[in-house]
Amino acid sequence: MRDLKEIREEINEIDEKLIELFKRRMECAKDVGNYKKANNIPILNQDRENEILDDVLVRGGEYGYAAQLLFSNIMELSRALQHNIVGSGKEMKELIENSSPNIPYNKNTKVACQGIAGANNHEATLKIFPDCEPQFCKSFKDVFMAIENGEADYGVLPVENSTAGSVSDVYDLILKHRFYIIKSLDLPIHYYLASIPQANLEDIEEVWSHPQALAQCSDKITANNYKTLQSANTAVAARDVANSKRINLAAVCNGSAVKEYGLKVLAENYENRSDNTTRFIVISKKLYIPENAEKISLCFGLPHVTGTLYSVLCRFSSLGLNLTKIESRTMANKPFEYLFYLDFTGNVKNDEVTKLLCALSTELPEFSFLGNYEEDFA
Ligand SMILES: C=C(O[C@@H]1C=C(C(=O)O)C=C[C@H]1O)C(=O)O
Repeated sequence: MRDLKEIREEINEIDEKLIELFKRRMECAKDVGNYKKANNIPILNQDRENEILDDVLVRGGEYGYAAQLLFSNIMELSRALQHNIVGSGKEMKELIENSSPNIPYNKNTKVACQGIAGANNHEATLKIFPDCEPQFCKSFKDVFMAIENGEADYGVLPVENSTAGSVSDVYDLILKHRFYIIKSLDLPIHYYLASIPQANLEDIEEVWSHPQALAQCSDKITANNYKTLQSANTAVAARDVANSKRINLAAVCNGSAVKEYGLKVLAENYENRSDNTTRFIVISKKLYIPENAEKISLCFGLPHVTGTLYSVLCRFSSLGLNLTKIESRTMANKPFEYLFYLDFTGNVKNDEVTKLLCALSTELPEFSFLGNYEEDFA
């Protein structure tokens, strides 16, 4: 067996050559970039890349697939360099440069949220925009429509719960409308089991609430064998239980709904997990990027090329930006074709990040930059 020190010396020698060859290849890519700029030729040439990858697979022998992975990354970097030279994604750059850092707000600002008084959405809205009179909408879709029609300046929406997971309907609407996300808030959510004042815990047979709340409280609901019924939201459940006058009925709702609809608390902290938290976002037609923005959201479709998602993720991680969320949703009318929604840590004030977004905006189908915003914790 060879001595470790000796093997490492050989590796060092090889690496020295590899880095020189890599630099030479990047210089060629630079020349190609200048040629493409002068002749107005697109950066990506998929046929040429496929040819190289096919060749590498064969030549790589037992390391063929590993060699393909290496080369697809090298070509990704080569294209990134060329995008820089050509100045791709001008619109993206202008969009970011023209965004304002301050989110305008006073008590007449129109903020839309789904539900009725006392719903979690209402609570989140008041935390983000204190003193506002929310415009209550029937559905999440109506919140998006209110922004679309200019009836509201901002919309507050739940996107994810720590126990029950993503609110998929909201992600579908984000991908459809592509408004900007300008803020997020993580709100701890605690639930009560609440009934009309005449009822007692032993009387309860049936529980009403929003499906997300029923999922977040599923442990106790299942243990008690309660029948469940889905409501439009937790506050609607509270209101309907109050109006029903039935003593065998309870709602799973928050403290504001208990007060709002004069219910009696039968049990507190009804959620499965004491750290139950829901993440809300604020959407807007106009882009605002606060100075201390720390989260970047974007979405795109994937071209039918092996490894694209992987190479996109690599590009972010090479800048030290971490992926914190990924959602894939099927495209409308295109079964088994997906749109991806992603969150990364980072701020577009970093020039390299803007360059990356500019490059991706020209390379990926259906690409949208959805925002760069602060994450608040209540
Ligand atoms: C360098 C070029 O641009 C891109 C990058 C490639 C590479 O790094 O080998 C190949 C094809 C193009 O997608 C080129 O067109 O040759």
